Amino acid sequence: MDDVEVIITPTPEQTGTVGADAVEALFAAKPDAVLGIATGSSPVGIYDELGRRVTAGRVSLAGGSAFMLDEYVGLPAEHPERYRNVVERDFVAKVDLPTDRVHGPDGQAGDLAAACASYEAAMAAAGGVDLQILGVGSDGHIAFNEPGSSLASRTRIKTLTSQTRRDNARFFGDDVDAVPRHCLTQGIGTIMAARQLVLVATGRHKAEAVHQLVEGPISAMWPATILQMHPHATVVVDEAAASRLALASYYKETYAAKPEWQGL
Ligand SMILES: N[C@@H]1[C@@H](O)[C@H](O)[C@@H](COP(=O)(O)O)O[C@@H]1O
Repeated sequence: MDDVEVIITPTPEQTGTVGADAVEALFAAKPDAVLGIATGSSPVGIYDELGRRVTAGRVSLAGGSAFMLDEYVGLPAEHPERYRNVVERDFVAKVDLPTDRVHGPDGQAGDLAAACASYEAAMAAAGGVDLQILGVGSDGHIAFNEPGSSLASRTRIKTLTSQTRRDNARFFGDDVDAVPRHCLTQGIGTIMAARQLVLVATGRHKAEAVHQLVEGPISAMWPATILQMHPHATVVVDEAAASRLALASYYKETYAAKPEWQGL
């Protein structure tokens, strides 16, 4: 595929359909696929649609496994916003992928550096991620790789920016002080090692990040711009998130004329 493929959907809901199509195609070709899963509101439409398709018997993830992108440091095991628990609610509960085959970095480990290294080793032992689902932060971060992150980074501890902590305060009763300061996150190099990337963004607050990601210069200041270097990356956005794209009409024409054989 080489070029970042941009798919602009008329409604935010349709981003979920397109994302689910990509996951369905993967599991049809490879029933034991390794799926990379993201938290946040953006991928929820994909998980909902996958849930409907699993219930309808159209796709099964039962033979697969999953790796999470990131995790807060220090949240207690039962905390509802611990990403492992979010993934349980938003994804695992809806599909047929066994919960014991969902892996995440251990944000409660005594030795956080060792937890990051063993997470990288677990991903490698599983054969690497086949398809990574991604969201994007309003500042262009992917996973928790904040602006300034090394474009070659691997799983490590990061300090969250105040922008991200403010963005995520809505999950913590609007109390920014309740949002952890640190996280463990797959690095940008880790994410780039996945064989396929599908990034979803909806809403006007993502428009600048989407513009930079697709059309800006590759820069650590907008970490998502690294997707321009990935051989198989698809960016699925609604009209609002696409509103700052200079070449929006071209992407629409390209998608409308997309050859059937190309797939996603
Ligand atoms: N670590 C997550 C990211 O993986 C996610 O992409 C981002 C955007 O979240 P949302 O999709 O809710 O806008 O939020 C968090 O910071």
